[in-house]
Amino acid sequence: MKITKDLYQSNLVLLTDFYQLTMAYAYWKAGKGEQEAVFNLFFRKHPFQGGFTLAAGLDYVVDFCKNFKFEKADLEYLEVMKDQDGSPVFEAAFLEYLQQLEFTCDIDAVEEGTVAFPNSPLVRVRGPLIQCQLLETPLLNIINFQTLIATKAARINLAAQGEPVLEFGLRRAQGIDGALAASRAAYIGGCTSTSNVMAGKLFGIPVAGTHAHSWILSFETELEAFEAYAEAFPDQCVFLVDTYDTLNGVKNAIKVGEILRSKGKEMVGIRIDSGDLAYFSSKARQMLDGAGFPEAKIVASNDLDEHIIASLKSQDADINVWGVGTKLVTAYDQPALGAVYKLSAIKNEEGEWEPKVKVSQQSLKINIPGIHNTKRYFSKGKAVADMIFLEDQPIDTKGVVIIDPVDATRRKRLMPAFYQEEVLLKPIFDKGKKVYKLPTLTEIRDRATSQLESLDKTHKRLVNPHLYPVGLEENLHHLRMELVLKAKKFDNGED
Ligand SMILES: Nc1ncnc2c1ncn2[C@@H]1O[C@H](COP(=O)(O)OP(=O)(O)OP(=O)(O)O)[C@@H](O)[C@H]1O
Ligand SMILES: O=P(O)(O)OC[C@H]1O[C@H](OP(=O)(O)OP(=O)(O)O)[C@H](O)[C@@H]1O
Ligand SMILES: O=C(O)c1cccnc1
Ligand SMILES: [Mg+2]
Repeated sequence: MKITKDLYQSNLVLLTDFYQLTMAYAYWKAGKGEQEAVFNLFFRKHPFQGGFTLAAGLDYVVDFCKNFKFEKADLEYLEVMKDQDGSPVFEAAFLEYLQQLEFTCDIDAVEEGTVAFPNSPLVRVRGPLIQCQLLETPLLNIINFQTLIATKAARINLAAQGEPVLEFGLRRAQGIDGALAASRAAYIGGCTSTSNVMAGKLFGIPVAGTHAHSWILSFETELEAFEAYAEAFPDQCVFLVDTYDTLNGVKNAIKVGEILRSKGKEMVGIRIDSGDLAYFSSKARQMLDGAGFPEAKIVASNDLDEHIIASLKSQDADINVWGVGTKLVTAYDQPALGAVYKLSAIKNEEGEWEPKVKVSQQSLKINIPGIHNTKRYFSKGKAVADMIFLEDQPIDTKGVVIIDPVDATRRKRLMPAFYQEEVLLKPIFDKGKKVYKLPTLTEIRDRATSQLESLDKTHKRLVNPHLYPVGLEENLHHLRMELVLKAKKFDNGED
């Protein structure tokens, strides 16, 4: 088995929950397999109690869909699946149907590196029910994780205020793909490099690093260890100074820095990986400056996250480069995004689209019906509000009212003529054919940077951010209310 990105470029059609396959079978039996439906993938709440989310993972989704095909080995596995009384789960004619199944959906999606908000679709799938259903689990798996990590990385990079953040997470990540996908998403979110060499090879992310305590411990003295490292890497020396006594380690780094200088080389800097990082970085800075090494960088690491980085900044820590592992790649304080995938419309026998809502006790959980999209309004390059609208309804360009999907008393009037606008869902597949040119990872990362710049800083605060306005266009709000009331009446037996 290949454990690389090749994995996504090969056939992963069975990477789904069993119930998607049993539903597919039951749709087929009921003659509903080809009935057209629309599903939306969206999240309900920003992760990390933040005020924004950074979309990521679409590249993997495209690979997945391009390779959506039941092959012989997949069908052989399904063929021998037995239920509790020993009879086959799937009848042969259904497996034949799967064998000839071609991917024919329309997919529209928010581009990677786009700032996203709750309830707006990140991905919209339109196509035969069976195909839409089979895509639910893999799409959620891919988008949930990469979006979560890209968002975490963006928060960490915001806290670092433009200073380089090196991603060091491989050893603590959730398995092999957890590490690879996290390195990719972390780079989208603004990290400068990864320590994960395979992520470098697969995705073209710059690879960087320093050295470990083991290097120091393998020598008699720290000084010898630094000297030997400088021999091997005269142009790339970042000395880890905290193995024995941090400030003495800085003295040794300076000694080797002087040796290097006598050979026409410059040490890059030092790394501190324990203790009070504010105290030691300031002391180290004074020592390095005093010894004539004002350009030497101070790298800090040790269980860092956006909150500790912000705290160190507020303490005027003299840190120039941030090494962040565990808390970034595991999204330590919130291990899942919780995005969902819900049916919002289905075509009836007359060929008309019927919008659908799933009614919930919590208004937060009532989905948005119909075939909808999101428009972002900008003023002087700053995003001012998002409007979720029905694609087949005209929008009054003179003035629109957007209504909060959770609290209908929260409304905002907008005059579209005063703003620039961008429709967020972009066509990715048209009836199974890819119509989207995939951007490079660097382009995605640049998009993330400019998207974050378009967002007011009040929405980017790490704690208690200001809520960015996202509302339903009036027609969509009324449709939703109507459907909810109808469904509730029916439930109450008052039909
Ligand atoms: N000045 C500071 N302000 C806020 N947090 C800090 C500061 N200095 C270090 N930290 C953080 O405090 C935590 C310290 O972790 P811990 O208690 O394990 O100490 P340590 O220095 O790693 O100990 P050890 O020497 O055993 O490795 C880390 O998450 C580190 O990033
Ligand atoms: O702290 P993180 O954000 O995960 O960053 C990666 C950590 O991995 C390395 O050492 P490791 O933690 O393996 O050992 P150590 O703590 O004993 O140095 C490195 O020195 C960092 O401390
Ligand atoms: O290169 C480093 O300094 C590094 C790499 C992985 C984990 N911790 C540190
Ligand atoms: Mg550690």
